[in-house]
Amino acid sequence: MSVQTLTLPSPAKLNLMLHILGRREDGYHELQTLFQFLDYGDELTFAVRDDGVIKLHTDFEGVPHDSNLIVKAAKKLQEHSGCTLGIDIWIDKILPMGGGIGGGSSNAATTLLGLNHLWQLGWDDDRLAALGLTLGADVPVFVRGHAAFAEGVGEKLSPEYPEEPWYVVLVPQVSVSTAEIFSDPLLTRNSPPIKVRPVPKGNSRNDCLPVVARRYPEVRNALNLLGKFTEAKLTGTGSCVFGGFPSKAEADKVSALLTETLTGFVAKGSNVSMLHRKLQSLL
Ligand SMILES: C[C@](O)(CO)[C@H](O)COP(=O)(O)OP(=O)(O)OC[C@H]1O[C@@H](n2ccc(N)nc2=O)[C@H](O)[C@@H]1O
Ligand SMILES: Nc1ncnc2c1ncn2[C@@H]1O[C@H](COP(=O)(O)OP(=O)(O)OP(=O)(O)O)[C@@H](O)[C@H]1O
Repeated sequence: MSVQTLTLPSPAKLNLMLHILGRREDGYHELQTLFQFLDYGDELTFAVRDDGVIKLHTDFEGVPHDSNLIVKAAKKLQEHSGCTLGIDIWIDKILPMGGGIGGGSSNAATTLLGLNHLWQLGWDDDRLAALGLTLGADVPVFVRGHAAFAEGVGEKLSPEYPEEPWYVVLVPQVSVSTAEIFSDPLLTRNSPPIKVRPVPKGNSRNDCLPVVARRYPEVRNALNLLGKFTEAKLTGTGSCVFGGFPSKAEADKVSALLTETLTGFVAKGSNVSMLHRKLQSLL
């Protein structure tokens, strides 16, 4: 008998560095970025239905059902595969939206991989990643599930093996619009391309940081506070700010001090996504 229900993790990501090399004719930006996953994220539960209906049962504030990336991913996969089955979906959402830790993209990728499994489509990662890219620039890395150096608009991926520290992640209570940051005239768009791998030390900056810090005092504050303990960085276009520590004990200590006034969490960096570890265990 085939499996009819499945619960899968949907991890967050960090951009350990992010350089903007230029702007394309279509307005999208050429980037170089290093992605790593966190062992921290949402959890999605799927149950197959035989009437072809796709239904997300969890409400999202401010996101209509059909605009949710989970529903969009499921519909696209159904359409492109010609599958006649449907799906009921529930999510335990803990990742902040607009935090630069990729929650929406990760949810879309977990949906693609979960449904590929439950609907027994047999699609390979290349095909799922290509479909994922039509949903968002960050979806492919979540589909592939390995820490990666990304180029292009984020879709050209090569596996990387950065250290896996414990991170303190601060979540300033502001939602940063990615489109807004990328259209800021003050954004630096001329970083020289890095041509050697792994990324040489001294390249950990995020070119979005000056623009985000200028616009959002809450992000500035988080960077200043975490910066007293370690190098404090911005992930994606923010708002989340993070810093690495060699042990959980040290990360917990700093987190306890900072989360008296700020929201945040501690999580381990991981080069293999917890989604893929779970899927492996099912085989
Ligand atoms: C900055 C990153 O977070 C790095 O991980 C991502 O590249 C952003 O990925 P995302 O949130 O999935 O972004 P998308 O939904 O594809 O794009 C949102 C908006 O950001 C701008 N955008 C995004 C990616 C990119 N390489 N150049 C851009 O200029 C575009 O205006 C786009 O309309
Ligand atoms: N399942 C979903 N989870 C989160 N956001 C979603 C989802 N579906 C649609 N969205 C929309 O996408 C927007 C961006 O959400 P997301 O959590 O991916 O941002 P982010 O963490 O800044 O991502 P990124 O790092 O990829 O820019 C949200 O503000 C919301 O309107």
